[in-house]
Amino acid sequence: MDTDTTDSRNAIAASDVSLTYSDGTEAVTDVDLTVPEGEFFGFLGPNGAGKTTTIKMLATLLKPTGGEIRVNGFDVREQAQSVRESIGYMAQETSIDPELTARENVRFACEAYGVPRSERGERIEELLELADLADVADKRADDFSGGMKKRLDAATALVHQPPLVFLDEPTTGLDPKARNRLWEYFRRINERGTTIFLTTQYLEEADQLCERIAVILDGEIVATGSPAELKRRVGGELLDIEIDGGETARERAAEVASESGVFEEASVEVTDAGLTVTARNARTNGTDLLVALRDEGLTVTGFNVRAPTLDDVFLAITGEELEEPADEAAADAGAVR
Ligand SMILES: Nc1ncnc2c1ncn2[C@@H]1O[C@H](COP(=O)(O)OP(=O)(O)OP(=O)(O)O)[C@@H](O)[C@H]1O
Repeated sequence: MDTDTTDSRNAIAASDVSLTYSDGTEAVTDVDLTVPEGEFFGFLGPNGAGKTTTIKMLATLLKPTGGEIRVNGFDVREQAQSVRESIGYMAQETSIDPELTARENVRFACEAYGVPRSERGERIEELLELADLADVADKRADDFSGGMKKRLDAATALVHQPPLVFLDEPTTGLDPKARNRLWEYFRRINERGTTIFLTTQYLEEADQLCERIAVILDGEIVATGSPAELKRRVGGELLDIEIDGGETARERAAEVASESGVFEEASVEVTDAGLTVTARNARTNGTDLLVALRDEGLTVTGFNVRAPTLDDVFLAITGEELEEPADEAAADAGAVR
């Protein structure tokens, strides 16, 4: 297998990548992505932003209509087979067989990926252990909770020990507890040296797990950086103020905040409860604003200063809030645990 040594330290190097579906939908436009080996990388965006289309191009399941992609040093068009052998891919829909036990599912994946017979036994036990499924290894996957099925699915994607694994929205629909266990599992995989490319609609997931994040919106990457860098771009801390007296009072309060001169370069937004001021000196000068509001005859019923979250980042970048999918705790009903 020929690899391009210039890309040998990048698990993914994609430039100017586009994909237009046959019906004319421009799903991905001019995407540039570089993911170094060993990184836990997050690809964040709302429904229909282009996450799955991108991951499928990286995993050779879709051919880009423009641009260049190298994965583990291999060209996705010219060396698709080598790319496939060097990656794991966990799709949104699980690929496990519910009629088989956890151990049988992993064994089946070992056979499908051509893991040498002599290595299978040890590999299967190691993966079941890693996925925290060793004590239910001989139970049918059909009886598993949504989270357990996802952990098993991820285990089957790892049987050939790929240096890079793609996880496409692995925790969508899981309750917070199941999501947490899956996060632990992904961390363990990454700590063993596996590069992870994860797509998610959950800001908190990206924040908790990823060293670096790219935000995709309408097929274009609109921001890239570590969670901390992206938060710094919001430009300071946030002061949430609750105001009594309805919309008129809230809008008047926002005017006072904008015109008061209390903050340098503040951005002021009217919220359902009052207003949010984003400013570098929000913490130190916040009380001056409270005094100015009181002098205007406005009633402040509460206030809080906080560091920006990725929600604030998303709002600042896109002008809209990221609507996260609802949890489906029911997915875990009737589970083994
Ligand atoms: N086979 C297809 N043919 C035509 N358009 C498609 C096809 N698959 C996806 N699209 C469109 O391409 C765009 C990107 O879809 P994609 O599935 O990549 O987004 P996504 O970010 O993964 O969304 P989700 O979170 O819903 O999985 C959307 O407008 C979608 O409707």
